[in-house]
Amino acid sequence: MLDITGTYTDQYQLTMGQVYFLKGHSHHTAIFDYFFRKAPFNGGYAIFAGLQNLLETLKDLRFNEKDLAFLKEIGLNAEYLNYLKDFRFSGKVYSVREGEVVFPGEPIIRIEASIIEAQIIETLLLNILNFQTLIATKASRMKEQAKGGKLIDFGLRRAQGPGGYYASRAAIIGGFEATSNTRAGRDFGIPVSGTMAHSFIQSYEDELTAFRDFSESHPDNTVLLVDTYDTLKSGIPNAIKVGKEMKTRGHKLKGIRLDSGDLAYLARKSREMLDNAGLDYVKIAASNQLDEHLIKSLLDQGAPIDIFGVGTSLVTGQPDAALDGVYKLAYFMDEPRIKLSETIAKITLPHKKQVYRMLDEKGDFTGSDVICLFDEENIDWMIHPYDPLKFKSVEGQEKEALLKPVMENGEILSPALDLSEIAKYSNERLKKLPQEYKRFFNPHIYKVGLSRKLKEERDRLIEEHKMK
Ligand SMILES: Nc1ncnc2c1ncn2[C@@H]1O[C@H](COP(=O)(O)OP(=O)(O)OP(=O)(O)O)[C@@H](O)[C@H]1O
Ligand SMILES: O=P(O)(O)OC[C@H]1O[C@H](OP(=O)(O)OP(=O)(O)O)[C@H](O)[C@@H]1O
Ligand SMILES: O=C(O)c1cccnc1
Repeated sequence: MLDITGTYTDQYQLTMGQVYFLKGHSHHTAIFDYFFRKAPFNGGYAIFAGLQNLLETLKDLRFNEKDLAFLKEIGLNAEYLNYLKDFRFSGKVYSVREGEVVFPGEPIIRIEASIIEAQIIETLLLNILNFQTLIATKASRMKEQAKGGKLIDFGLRRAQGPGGYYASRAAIIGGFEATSNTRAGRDFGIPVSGTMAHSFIQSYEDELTAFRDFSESHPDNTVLLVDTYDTLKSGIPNAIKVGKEMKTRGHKLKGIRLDSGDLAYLARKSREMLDNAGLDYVKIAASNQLDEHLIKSLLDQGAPIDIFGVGTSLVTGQPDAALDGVYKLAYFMDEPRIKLSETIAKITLPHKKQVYRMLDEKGDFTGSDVICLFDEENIDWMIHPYDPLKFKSVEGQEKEALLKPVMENGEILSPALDLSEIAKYSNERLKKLPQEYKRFFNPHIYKVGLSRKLKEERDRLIEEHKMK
């Protein structure tokens, strides 16, 4: 895998860093927020993923000799390179929990560090979090549609290069149960799973012998691919023969996989044939360019599919390709900072902030998150970020702070959670989100608003800058 060192960044972070360093600003504390502006896939939410990888990367981030030699070659200043030689990320990170359900516009991570450190890490932070959050969200959308069906990641071969490695991790956070990606299984403790390829069957003179040999070699883990020649005339009848033979040897055929044709029709027919042969325990897996829409459609058609194998659409985040997550300066040298824009939605939120999620009496989400100053106590109103006529009272409501400290002095504060624990947390949180926000088409818009104080501060700064 690509080793993430100091040069895993955009050149401009390093050139800006040189100016901070040479002008003596580099030690001043800056606060940056990570947030995204639009929920992917026209959905109503995103699943935050990648935090653990980010923290591990920050902890070990160094400029090695190769980095320094290259940076010298591209003309960076010798004294600055000397500083980079001893570079460590020594800042604080506040974050929403990995697996959390998050919404557009709210800070998901707050970085407090010297401006030079905070600047240098921007690109890798966005690179890690935008991708894994996109894929975890895609996975979660499929999980919502699969209605208890098992989802397996088949995507490594279709991924944008090594991105597939982290996609497999993010898929688990979003609700997939296993991966065919053996390296991701090794490194992230993901259950690995798989069936067989057409080439295996083609390499034999006949399908039946291929099925037999496989079942003898993997008696507890045989899923037969039945569409190489003719699913209903050859694949399923041969699978039934092998299933019965396995039974006489005290083993159970685990499943069959459909990979072409009308998957709903073939699943129904296959189920019928397997049940009639006394093999009702054999699972039906399906694959072939599946996504959340096709999974929904197949289940709406009554297809008795137990397992969905998904590759391309999962690991490439089709059709969105990227999450638009950004990293914006909110505070520097004891002053709130703002970025103005002609597009009101692109004006940034100044100050060190906190995000509260409003809860009902059962602890479920009410559909409102409030962004406020980090030490604000009595939050009475939440106001639409761009439409001051839209506001509502949140006084006295139960609320939960989402941004918690996860790194201090560049050290990770808590031991890493197992991926399965992160996935479990994500699933529990998604259950607290009312159904209308998870709706497939035109989901209800979850409200992310500003506290009165934060809004006043933002408006004050806008005014101040306009008067300059
Ligand atoms: N019942 C169904 N309802 C909706 N979509 C389906 C159904 N069955 C299959 N599909 C989807 O339709 C697409 C299948 O396309 P197509 O028929 O071109 O390919 P194929 O079945 O792989 O054919 P081939 O035999 O050439 O391999 C896949 O994305 C598949 O998941
Ligand atoms: O369609 P996706 O969602 O991307 O899922 C992965 C696909 O990859 C495999 O096909 P491939 O033709 O590569 O190999 P095979 O011989 O194993 O079917 C598998 O059979 C799926 O159809
Ligand atoms: O195990 C499988 O069936 C598999 C793995 C990767 C891609 N397609 C299928």
